[in-house]
Amino acid sequence: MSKNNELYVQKNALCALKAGDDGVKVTVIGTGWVGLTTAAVFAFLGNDVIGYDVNEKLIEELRAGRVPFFEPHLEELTREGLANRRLSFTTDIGAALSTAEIIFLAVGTPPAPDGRGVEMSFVSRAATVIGENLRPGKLRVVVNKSTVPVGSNGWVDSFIRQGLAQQGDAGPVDFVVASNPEFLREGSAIADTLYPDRVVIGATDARAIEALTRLYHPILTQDFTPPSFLPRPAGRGKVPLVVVDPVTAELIKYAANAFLATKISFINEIANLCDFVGANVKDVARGIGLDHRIGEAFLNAGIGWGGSCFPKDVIALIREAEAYGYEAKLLKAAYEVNAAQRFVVIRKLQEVLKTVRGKTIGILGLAFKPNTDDLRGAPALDIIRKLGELGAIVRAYDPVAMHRCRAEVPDLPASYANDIYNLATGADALVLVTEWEEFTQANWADIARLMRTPVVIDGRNALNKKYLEGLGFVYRGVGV
Ligand SMILES: NC(=O)c1ccc[n+]([C@@H]2O[C@H](COP(=O)([O-])OP(=O)(O)OC[C@H]3O[C@@H](n4cnc5c(N)ncnc54)[C@H](O)[C@@H]3O)[C@@H](O)[C@H]2O)c1
Ligand SMILES: O=c1ccn([C@@H]2O[C@H](COP(=O)(O)OP(=O)(O)O[C@H]3O[C@H](CO)[C@@H](O)[C@H](O)[C@H]3O)[C@@H](O)[C@H]2O)c(=O)[nH]1
Repeated sequence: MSKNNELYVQKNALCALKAGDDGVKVTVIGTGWVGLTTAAVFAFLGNDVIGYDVNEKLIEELRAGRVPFFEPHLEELTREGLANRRLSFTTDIGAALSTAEIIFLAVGTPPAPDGRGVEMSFVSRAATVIGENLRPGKLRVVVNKSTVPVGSNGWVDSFIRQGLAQQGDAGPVDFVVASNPEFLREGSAIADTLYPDRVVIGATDARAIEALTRLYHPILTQDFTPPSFLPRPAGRGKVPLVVVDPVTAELIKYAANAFLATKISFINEIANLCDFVGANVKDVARGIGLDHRIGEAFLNAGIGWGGSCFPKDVIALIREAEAYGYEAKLLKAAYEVNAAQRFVVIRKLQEVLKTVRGKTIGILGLAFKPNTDDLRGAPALDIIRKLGELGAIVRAYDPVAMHRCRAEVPDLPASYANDIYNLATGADALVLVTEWEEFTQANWADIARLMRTPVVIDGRNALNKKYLEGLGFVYRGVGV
């Protein structure tokens, strides 16, 4: 779509489509991190939202107002939606689709088992089931929010058609597929959804663009009363709407993640260099980040990126390029730098302790970042396994992720502590892996007294080096 067309659509859509009091009838397929956040936020904004998932236990929990993963404020918002009947959950696809005007697809797209591509079976299954259950009637806009390889929009369309074909002669079903990539971060999912930097719509059909613009109207104009627990950030104005074709929207999502991941790998490379030359990477990051062309965000050096998205999405983009015979050299380098970076803390432990064999090492944090219990791609898991291989006695503590870790990674060579002080007791060294506030705000004087030797390796450069050294700690950060 040309820029002029884009502006035309935006202007008209925003003027004409202020959401009515009735709101929009929305169905969300897949109620994990993205789907549930989407459902709860659109219900909060006055729409009627049904969340559908194949996981019966999850739906049972959600119906009872319990969110079985840790995401700040999501449970509160879910309960509010249930209480005012704007939000409901079902495992019955027919019921989920019967009134829907907009159907979001928010199922997982994890790495394929061979590690070489994207596992698309959840998307294809969901799209087929939608086709099998759509009935003739008003237009349905099927919106893909899952992160998918470029071209998947047409692919989703074809699976819906396959599903429709299964119905036999059910009459004409009017639907259109659009792309609406999601940029929320775990740990701040609600805030990122209510106050996004932009909304991207990938569609060529004007009806789909209209419907989505209507739904997003309160967010685009910031015309809603913020929830009491999440005030609107100061200075937050209107949110830009980017309307593009579906292929471009799909690539925007991968490119955003790849850029951010590359930015972190870049600063980590500089941090490693800082360790050699004696410079301080925090000051370097500030010195370059103040240049508005660079920006200060995502320049925190340390053990690098993990999570459910960056690793899989960078690989997916590399593979996508390969499929076209193009070698994405920069992305490959960003990935390689990151893969090695998490083990920097082990090298530093070995420098200070000489060997880790037989030493008790306390791991501060298991989740891939603070404010989540998500362990997908978490550096802590690789670090713990490597320490185990090297003969260390590993103990770990995380404020919220231990329960999930016990269940999901039962073979992890680590025991668990009750809190940071328990973890410190008798330890030869602590390694900060996840910068939870509980760790940065802890009483480090007490911790020093509890440890066998007060050594701290700060994998996130989140602690106060001078202060800790004043307490007698041997402190090692990454490039500081
Ligand atoms: N987690 C994030 O921070 C984030 C942010 C932006 C985009 N994304 C993308 O959004 C998508 C979803 O990610 P997530 O983290 O929410 O995943 P998730 O694993 O937390 O949730 C996916 C849900 O889909 C359900 N599901 C699977 N197949 C289904 C089907 N056929 N019908 C109905 N439900 C089905 C699963 O039971 C699960 O509850 C992925 O493509 C991901 O890359 C994730
Ligand atoms: O300066 C930084 C910033 C982040 N990280 C690490 O990078 C990873 C990812 O962090 P973050 O981006 O905050 O979390 P995610 O929830 O994985 O969110 C990313 O992935 C999502 C899924 O695609 C996107 O929607 C978001 O926009 C994108 O930020 C984590 O391991 C962080 O510790 C750093 O090492 N240094």
